[in-house]
Amino acid sequence: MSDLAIDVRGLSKIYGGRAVVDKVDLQVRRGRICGFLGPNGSGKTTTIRMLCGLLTPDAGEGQCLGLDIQREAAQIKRQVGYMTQKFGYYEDLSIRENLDFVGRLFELPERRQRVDEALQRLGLVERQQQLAGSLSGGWKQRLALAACLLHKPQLLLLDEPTAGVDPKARRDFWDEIHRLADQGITVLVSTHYMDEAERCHELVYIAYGKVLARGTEAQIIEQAGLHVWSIQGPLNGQIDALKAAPGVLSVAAFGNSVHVAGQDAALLERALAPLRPQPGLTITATDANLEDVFISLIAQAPDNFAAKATI
Ligand SMILES: Nc1ncnc2c1ncn2[C@@H]1O[C@H](COP(=O)(O)OP(=O)(O)OP(=O)(O)O)[C@@H](O)[C@H]1O
Repeated sequence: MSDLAIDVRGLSKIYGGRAVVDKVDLQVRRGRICGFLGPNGSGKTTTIRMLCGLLTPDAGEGQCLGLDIQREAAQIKRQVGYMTQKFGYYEDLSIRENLDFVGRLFELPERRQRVDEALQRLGLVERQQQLAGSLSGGWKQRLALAACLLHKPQLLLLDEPTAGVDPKARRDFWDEIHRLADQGITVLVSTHYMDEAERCHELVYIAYGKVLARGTEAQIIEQAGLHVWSIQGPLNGQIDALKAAPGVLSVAAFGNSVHVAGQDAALLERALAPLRPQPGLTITATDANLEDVFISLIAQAPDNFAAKATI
């Protein structure tokens, strides 16, 4: 059996003549947590839906859990756990009834026992009779995770599972994800949160349908080759000029400071030169973080909106 839970090459999907997923290669080893990042509309959901057998790729080949993504989509669907971006359970059924319904869909043996285990695992026992529609975001998310674990999948595909969930619930969720990975379950999880990206073993960054970076957090930061300056003090009205300056790839506020990043040290210096003599400003070199890198990558990526697909 392959060491890779996900192993696909050249995965593509075309809508309206435009490649919204464009020759994506993705490999994730079993038991790893891979963060899937990228701006809105970059193709994360479409990729995930092709991986779990819900959408047929227009091009590409490979396997999920050793099953062929083109020919064995039906088996893949039964073996992966897919958590959709939008809450997809019946609001007028209780937590237990929803889980029981999912158990029936999967034709699970010992359904009652599986539901009991899932309730226990996700801390839902006390709320099992509560209607799903009356749950807060964090509890809905737990129900959704419990439901996609019910059939004991070896691969979890989680699409922005923590969107709109409070920090404590997000932390609990990530603790659970790590417990699952420790048991050998592979997780591909899309997120817009940088703190969640830092909790992943490896990351893939996609924009306009193309993978722009992959690796561990440290590798991605190193590959980007960014120089970053941190500016503290009043920058009244000068942010736009900085953003427009040649060589500046990213300008982003972090607490009381503003990070200015670029790959060309000389051009960056030229952009910062007018600020250096200004009183009240402190400008210091700093290390790049993931957000600096991602904003810089998107600044350099060509928009595919007008482009017609060439597959
Ligand atoms: N069924 C469809 N028909 C036409 N275009 C689609 C369809 N589904 C997705 N798209 C387009 O494909 C692109 C990628 O969408 P997708 O939902 O995969 O992005 P995403 O990275 O998941 O975005 P977000 O972070 O906002 O969830 C978008 O431009 C979207 O409008």
